[in-house]
Amino acid sequence: MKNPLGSLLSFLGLKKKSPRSELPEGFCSRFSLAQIEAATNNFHPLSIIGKGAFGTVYKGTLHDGTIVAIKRLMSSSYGGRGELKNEVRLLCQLRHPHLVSLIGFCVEGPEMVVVLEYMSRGSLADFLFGIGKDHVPLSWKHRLHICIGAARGLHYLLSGAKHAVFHCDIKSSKMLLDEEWCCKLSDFGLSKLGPSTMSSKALIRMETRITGTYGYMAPEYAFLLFGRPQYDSTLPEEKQNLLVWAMESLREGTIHHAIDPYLKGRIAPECLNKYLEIASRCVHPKGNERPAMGEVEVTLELAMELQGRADSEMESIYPSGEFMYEEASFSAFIRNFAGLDSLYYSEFGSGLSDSDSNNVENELSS
Ligand SMILES: Nc1ncnc2c1ncn2[C@@H]1O[C@H](COP(=O)(O)OP(=O)(O)OP(=O)(O)O)[C@@H](O)[C@H]1O
Repeated sequence: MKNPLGSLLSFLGLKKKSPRSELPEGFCSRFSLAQIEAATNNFHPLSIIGKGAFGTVYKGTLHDGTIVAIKRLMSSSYGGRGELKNEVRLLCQLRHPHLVSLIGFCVEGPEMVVVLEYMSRGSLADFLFGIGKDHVPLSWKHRLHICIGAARGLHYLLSGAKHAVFHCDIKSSKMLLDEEWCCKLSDFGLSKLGPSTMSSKALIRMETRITGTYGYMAPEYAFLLFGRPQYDSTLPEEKQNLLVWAMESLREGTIHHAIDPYLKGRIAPECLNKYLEIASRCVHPKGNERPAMGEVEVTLELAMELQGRADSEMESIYPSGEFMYEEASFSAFIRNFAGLDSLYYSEFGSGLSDSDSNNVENELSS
């Protein structure tokens, strides 16, 4: 039986580490290779549920019947070993309903394996781009529910844990869905810890600078509404970059043509206004003009409430449930916002000026 205090001390770097204590036993289970092989039927190809750059993911069943996802590092992946260890070290300290839970790990000889909570509906990317076996178009409410879950997970990472955690690789393939369509963030191999206290403005600037992502997961919000990837080279040039095209369509009042056809007539105008308002603020070219993650979360929840209220009103008029919403006329805020020079949005840089970057450096070193 491991001593949890010893594990905690060595994990925090306060105790000399032996090679075996490189990973934080005591915070999660350490499995033997035999247990992992038994769980995956010897890594049977039929147990494979996905593949990433660093290895293969299997569906497995532990001896107590728990169904889990088992991520096995490819033996040739040296960089992946560091990432998987980073993921274990970070995930074992984080617990939240919108983060995929770490169950344990196995390090034996060349084998390195991470055991994670199983997310039965796979990734959001699988769904949006029709990769999943049982692909069905997602309803607007499901999509909003997913956005809210992702926003809650990110909000927790940035301000709910002792140190801010910068995921650094947020995209739809890292957003996994459980049976109830609850969205949980996964894959913390590239994540970085920030200082323990940071203002929300500094967090926004830091997130942008460290991750290089443009407006948190704004492209993912756009995916959900438009049902297409951020870049699509098969489309005419003016439509290839989703954010540029969306801003242009908003400015010209033609956004309804850009929305995923499956969603046409199903989004209440007041809900769409709220959603576009927050999504467009998230992609503001200046990092310090973007909303804090808490505000994103609350605004998406409000959008969901507006949709719910509008649906109830419509259902009282059309009990059969067969109704279509009129096209939204957009609020002055959105029209003005989209009126910004859309060329801004073709520059997917950090959005930080030199003085912004210096401020962030100062904040981190203080
Ligand atoms: N916990 C899980 N539950 C269910 N399926 C999972 C789980 N983790 C990963 N998967 C599946 O395995 C696939 C590969 O996951 P993985 O994290 O290895 O790579 P990725 O995020 O798709 O890509 P990369 O790591 O190369 O950027 C995912 O897209 C998903 O379909």
